[in-house]
Amino acid sequence: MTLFSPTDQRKRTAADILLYGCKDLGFAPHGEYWKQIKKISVVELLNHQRVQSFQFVREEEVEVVIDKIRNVCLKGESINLTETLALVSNNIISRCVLSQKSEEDDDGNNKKDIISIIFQLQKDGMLDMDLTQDNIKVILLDMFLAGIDSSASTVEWTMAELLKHPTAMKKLQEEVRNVVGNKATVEMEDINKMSCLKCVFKETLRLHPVAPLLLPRHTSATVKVGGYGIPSNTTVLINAWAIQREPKWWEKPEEFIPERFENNPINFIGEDFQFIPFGVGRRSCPGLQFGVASVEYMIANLVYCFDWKLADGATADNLDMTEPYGKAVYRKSPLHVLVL
Ligand code: HEM
Repeated sequence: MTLFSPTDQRKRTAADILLYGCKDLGFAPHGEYWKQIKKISVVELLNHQRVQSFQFVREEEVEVVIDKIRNVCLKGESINLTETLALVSNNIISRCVLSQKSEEDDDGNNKKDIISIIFQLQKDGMLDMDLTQDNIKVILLDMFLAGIDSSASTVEWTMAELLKHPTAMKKLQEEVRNVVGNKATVEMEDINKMSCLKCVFKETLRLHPVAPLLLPRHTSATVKVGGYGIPSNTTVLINAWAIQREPKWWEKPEEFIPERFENNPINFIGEDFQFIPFGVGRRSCPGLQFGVASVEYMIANLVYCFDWKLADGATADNLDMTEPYGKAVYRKSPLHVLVL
């Protein structure tokens, strides 16, 4: 099976218009161009070091949102958490991609945004191919399209599950507050000491993978999968949502039980096929480290700084957890909350 190659004109018209002739990672046909832009994204733009270098953006944006929530809370009003999280995620990605000045901070760390990094790599002859303006635009566009809603929606589902499961919320808050001590906000190095946070994050991704059918694949030859013959030239969708709720692999699969990941080596890096919220194989998410860093940091700060309550008459028992049908799993109803 190879990557999806949108050779059928009917399938690619919208993507052609929106994505500069299918030049982005998601729609570019498998081949040398696709390999090169995937390599640039994974190795140069979203590698571990880069993700760390953007931590100050996460810190500043999370601080702004915490202040905003605190002010609303002082007025005794409820907060539309859906909107608030979309905004903070948008600000983080936008600043990392194209609005951070190229400068060094006091520790000598380079604070370059992703667009400056691309231009620098191109100027220094570090890329195996010359990128046109359209190539650059579409690489950046992918980060907005794939990076903003995925992170915001995962934090929102996490908060909804925690509000629905007060015992899990209490356990997580105790862990986070114990690790952080008396500091004003959570620091990045605190996060690695939070095993309960990691279990809650994984359990949310298991129940609410943002891309339930992943990206489409395309067979380049006839193959047999699970006893079924799939002809060559077939578009194949992988139902990650169903796999992650399959009773053969998951006990009580419909229930939110973060403890199932305690002392459990199953991870989301694409090696455990029963748990693939970031996809699997060559097409898997290049923004995994970026997404994990942002989502864990946001959740830790939200539960550290406030005690939460559902607003507008919603309770743990009647909170609407409907997932509307679509290519991405967002909540049907916005999440309205109060902070205490
Ligand atoms: C919690 C956060 C995130 C989740 C759960 C997530 C999940 C996914 C999934 C499931 C796919 C499809 C993988 C496949 O079909 O095998 C994907 C693709 C992609 N993601 Fe993410 N993602 C997240 C955050 C991000 C971020 C922050 C960025 C960029 C800054 C990003 C950039 C991309 C891109 C460019 C693709 C297309 C890759 C390709 O076609 O080769 N993602 N993501």
